[in-house]
Amino acid sequence: ADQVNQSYIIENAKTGKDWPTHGFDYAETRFSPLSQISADNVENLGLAWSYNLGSERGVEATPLVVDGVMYVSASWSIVHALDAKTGKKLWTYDPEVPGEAGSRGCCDVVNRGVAVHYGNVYVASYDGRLIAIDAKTGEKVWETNTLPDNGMSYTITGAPRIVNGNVIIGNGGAEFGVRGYITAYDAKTGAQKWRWYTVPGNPDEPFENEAMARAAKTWDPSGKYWEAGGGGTVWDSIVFDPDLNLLYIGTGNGSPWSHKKRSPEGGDNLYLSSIVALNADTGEYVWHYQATPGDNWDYTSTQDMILSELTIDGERRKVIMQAPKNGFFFVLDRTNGEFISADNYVDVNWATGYDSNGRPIEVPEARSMDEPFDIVPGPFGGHNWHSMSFNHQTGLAYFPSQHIPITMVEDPSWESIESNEPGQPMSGIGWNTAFQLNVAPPSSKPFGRLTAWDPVTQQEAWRYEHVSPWNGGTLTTAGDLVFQGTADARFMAFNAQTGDHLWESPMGTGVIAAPITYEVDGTQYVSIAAGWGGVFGKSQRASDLKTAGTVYTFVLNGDAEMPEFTKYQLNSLVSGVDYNPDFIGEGTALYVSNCVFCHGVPGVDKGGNIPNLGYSKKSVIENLDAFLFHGPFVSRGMPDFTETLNEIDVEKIKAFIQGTADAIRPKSQ
Ligand SMILES: O=C(O)c1cc(C(=O)O)c2c(n1)C(=O)C(=O)c1cc(C(=O)O)[nH]c1-2
Ligand SMILES: [Ca+2]
Repeated sequence: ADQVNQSYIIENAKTGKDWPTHGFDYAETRFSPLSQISADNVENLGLAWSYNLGSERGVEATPLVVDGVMYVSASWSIVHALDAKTGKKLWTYDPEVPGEAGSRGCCDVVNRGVAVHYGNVYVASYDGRLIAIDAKTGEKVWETNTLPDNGMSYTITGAPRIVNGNVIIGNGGAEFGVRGYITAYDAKTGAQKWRWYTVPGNPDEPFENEAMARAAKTWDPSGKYWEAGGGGTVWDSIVFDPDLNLLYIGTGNGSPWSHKKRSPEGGDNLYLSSIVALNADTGEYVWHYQATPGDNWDYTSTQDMILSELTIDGERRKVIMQAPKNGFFFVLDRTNGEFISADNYVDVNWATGYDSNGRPIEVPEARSMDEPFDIVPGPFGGHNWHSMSFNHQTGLAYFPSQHIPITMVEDPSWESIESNEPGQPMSGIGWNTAFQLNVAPPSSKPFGRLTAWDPVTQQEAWRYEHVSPWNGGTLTTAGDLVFQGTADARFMAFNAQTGDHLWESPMGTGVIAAPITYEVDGTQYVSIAAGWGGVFGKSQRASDLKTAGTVYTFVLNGDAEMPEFTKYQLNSLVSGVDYNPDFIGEGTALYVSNCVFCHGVPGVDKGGNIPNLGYSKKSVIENLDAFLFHGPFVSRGMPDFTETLNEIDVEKIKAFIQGTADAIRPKSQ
């Protein structure tokens, strides 16, 4: 890895031998020119080796491969270096993220991968540290804390990128009242070079720069937006254009989600849900495009961005493409941020389209503060972080699209930003869901599909319907192939032009990460890091398999044996716990604000990586206090409720769990 630098990454894009950066090349196309494995012979693909990552939570990493060595991260930000030909372990590096940090993030203790530069491997840990590791030995070279010392719930799940000798990293936490920013650190020393905030701070203090002063005019100060952080976290996509020396960042949702609670008098709330172009050396603002003005639904624009050149109306344009959560596919001119086109890639009900200035034409009901609204796409997004690829040979972008129904209802108990203690993580997001308030459940239907999208015509070229939402990211190759793992534990290959399903292999769990391909000693390999999880996988699943996180690597005519797969054990509904039926109402509210996000709805959801309490053993529910107060799972990411719940609260939660199980148990049981 000693020789990996900017020109190495640019040269490698021509051969495809290595996979040296998150999205394969600087344009983040995830298109490999390798063609030894092709639509004609992919049916002969077999396992070359597998490697047990030893993790039980979500695996979201795109592995990197340089000179026959693979660097891949698993949950809890643990990095593994493997021989890419044999799967033999070279070293592992564990940043020892404290278990308590697990409950500081919204969406599982995941990590989307590492960066490699001049002999170092860089990982950002869940608890907010950026760490340089010696690529040969796995020893730490330097470490720096990227978080402010204000106790706010920042976490890092994204992969760092290396740009002009700096390591670039953002963070997450917009569900907890943080102010988003992105920082550049010297790759050699870890010294901070620049930091750019995505949303304005307190207007009584000087703004950091002109861009913040302009942004502040789009926020209503009567909402005291800065006390709830504002949000706009850069928790995933960061792309660099070496020719224009621009760094493109995707920004996240508002904090709190509810627009009226942040900005009672309205306003676009820059730079939420936007693509922002920064000067790559200084971090100065250059241009922005806001896909969802006044975000109200967790419509992040943090999804993958891909750079390419497209011929549009007879003109060759340098474009940036993105399919953010809000359901529309965007094509922009990346030299200046000019809006070229947008069309919906899934059904949407919050807007009917975009006008020629690139503003959404909204449906007013979507912002109702009185009526519940079954928002489509839901807050999980029409497309989430799962990686998109773009094949210039077919002219198509490939990404997992989906719908996960959620009806949103105003949260009347979330009165004002002032009611949140300053400096404390925000409690709640300003909305409830239908389940929480006993209103009609959403009528929209869930789905998950692989979408092949033509960005020039803004039309779907083909689709493949999966059995569930929350499928893996994609890889496309010059062999006319698209590879994707699925929620129901398969790894599949499709014809890139037609969408014909050509090959598949079973996996030991549902897959959410994206595959890669590389070449060692003249042989092409395809690799995928499988491990069910992420925000949807915490409480739900589409497969009965729960094998530990595993890297599977395939080769033509490979005949290695699959590791043994393990299954979830689903007990029967809990029964016989004594409870006071008068407690069920208050127990519902307590369960909803403290438990539902990870454990799901008792007896309704099956449980994902985190057990559904409706299927617990009787003794577990009877002794719930032992799990809630200084419990055994704090070291595995479960919050300690000692400060937030009392003994009576626990009795109420028990009543809700047992009461719900009793209510849904079939009469015969
Ligand atoms: O607003 C944020 O700061 C933030 C952070 C993250 C994250 O860091 O993983 C996610 C989200 N939001 C989010 O909205 C979301 O749907 C999501 C899914 C996942 C995941 O890894 O499965 N992370 C996140
Ligand atoms: Ca979010």
